[in-house]
Amino acid sequence: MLPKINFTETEAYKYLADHFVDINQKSIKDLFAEDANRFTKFSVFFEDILLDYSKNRINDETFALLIQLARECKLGEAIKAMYNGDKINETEDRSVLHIALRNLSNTPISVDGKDVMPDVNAVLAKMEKFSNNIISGEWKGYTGKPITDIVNIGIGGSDLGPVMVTEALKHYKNHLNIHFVSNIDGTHIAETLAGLNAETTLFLVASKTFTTQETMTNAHSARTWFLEKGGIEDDIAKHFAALSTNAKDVSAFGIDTENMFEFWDWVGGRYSLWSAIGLSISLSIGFDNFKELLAGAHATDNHFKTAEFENNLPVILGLLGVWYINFYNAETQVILPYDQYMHRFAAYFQQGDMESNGKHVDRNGNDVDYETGPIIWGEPGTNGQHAFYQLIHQGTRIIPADFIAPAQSLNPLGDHHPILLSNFFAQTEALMNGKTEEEVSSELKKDGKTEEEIVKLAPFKVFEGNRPTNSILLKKITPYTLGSLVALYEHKIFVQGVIWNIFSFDQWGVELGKQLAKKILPELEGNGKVSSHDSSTNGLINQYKSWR
Ligand SMILES: O=P(O)(O)OC[C@H]1O[C@H](O)[C@H](O)[C@@H](O)[C@@H]1O
Repeated sequence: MLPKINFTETEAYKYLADHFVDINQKSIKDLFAEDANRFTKFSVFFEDILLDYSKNRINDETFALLIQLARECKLGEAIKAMYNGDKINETEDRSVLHIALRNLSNTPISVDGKDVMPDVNAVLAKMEKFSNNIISGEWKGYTGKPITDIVNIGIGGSDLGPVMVTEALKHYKNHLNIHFVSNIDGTHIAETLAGLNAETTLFLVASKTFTTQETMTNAHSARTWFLEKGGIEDDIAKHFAALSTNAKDVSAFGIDTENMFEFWDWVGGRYSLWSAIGLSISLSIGFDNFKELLAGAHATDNHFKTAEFENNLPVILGLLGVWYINFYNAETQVILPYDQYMHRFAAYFQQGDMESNGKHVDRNGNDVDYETGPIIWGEPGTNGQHAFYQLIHQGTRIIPADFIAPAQSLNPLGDHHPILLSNFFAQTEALMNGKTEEEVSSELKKDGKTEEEIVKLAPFKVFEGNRPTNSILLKKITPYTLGSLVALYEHKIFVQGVIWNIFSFDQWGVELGKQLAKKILPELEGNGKVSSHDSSTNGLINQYKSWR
């Protein structure tokens, strides 16, 4: 079981609260001026990943106190509990073992006294065989043609992970075309199917529960399309596979359980890309590359489990987040990958982080009196620079930012990559140093402005600076390094959940809307006026009925 400690009652928290008042007098720029070793001190390597966290509002004392906070909150025990297979997802009475899915060391991991590794390995072997058969063209569709297009039908964790990874690793992809359908809006599946040939299309119905309304509706529409296009019931086995924990509903849908790739209730949806849910990844980049992804994540898992907190990347990132959220009242965390392939990375961790730590009740069942999960957002650089960076530089809010970039481009074209990275480095420098009134005035003077013009313009051109950033520099985006990076962010979420004393692995907050939608759906039938809700909901439903 997880320790249940209110972090605001720890010694470290009290010291941090006092220390906050002191350190807040200084800017990050001052802290650099005070300490020539700052970069060496506040940066850490993990294999081919460098985390530079020196451009933060911290000094030695802050860092030591944050580490003390982690110790007082018994983070070490919590990590052990997860790796041991303890049922740390207490509200669902489940273990949390995405680490087992990538446990390539194959050390036994038990749930209810049973080692899960043989089952994990069996599914991986099945995925390997299946991927090889599809990619090689050995697997034939109902008219004897090889598969050319894969359509993954899933939503949330059964969509975002595979989308993010197949995009991030597009450079490594083979000839198969991979499509993703998630939205219940008929447009999504209609637009996807429009260009496809049923004879050469394989559908992966990806759903942990196999009951999710969006996915099941889309899957039924795909089935109808397939049958309309000339396939018959008996051909479904060649064109539909299921990725699920629910064998009963998979066969009720008409998918041969031979074509079912299983996973287990100890895999959270938003942590499932490493499981059978990753089949679209394995099909897109080949099983060997998928295994590399797992290997990279496994390396991070070992790092998280064994590295001292002081050198432990997920611990450091997690604690820095707590520092800003709980002491500086930062409301959001922006993730800025300077890599076009990683364009869905922030969206992926929007679910990963916000669904995990968006909770206001602690592990004792009490309302918390502190902030928990931040709002996660972001877009790839440099696009963001020309859109929303204005607010990060000169807005009223503090927005901690993670900058991520590979040192080596997968498309080394002319000067593109040095230009891209010069922007990365410049932005973190600008956010830290800002621009003083003096600097602004002398620039304006050089531009030939009059004294009067300078006085008028200067306030708008000043940058306060002192805006915190983490820089994550990777040698290169490979399946391995991406796996490591994703696992790093996953464990960061875990660290914060432990400090905040919340349950990070349930998601009750998504249920209410689903329940109400089920109640409203039958009310949308017929033209009768609806009056069972508040006046706003009634008004909207009735207007919809009159306009449709
Ligand atoms: O994989 P499924 O069971 O279809 O679930 C898909 C998604 O929907 C749920 O509502 C949860 O919010 C997500 O955590 C989950 O990933």
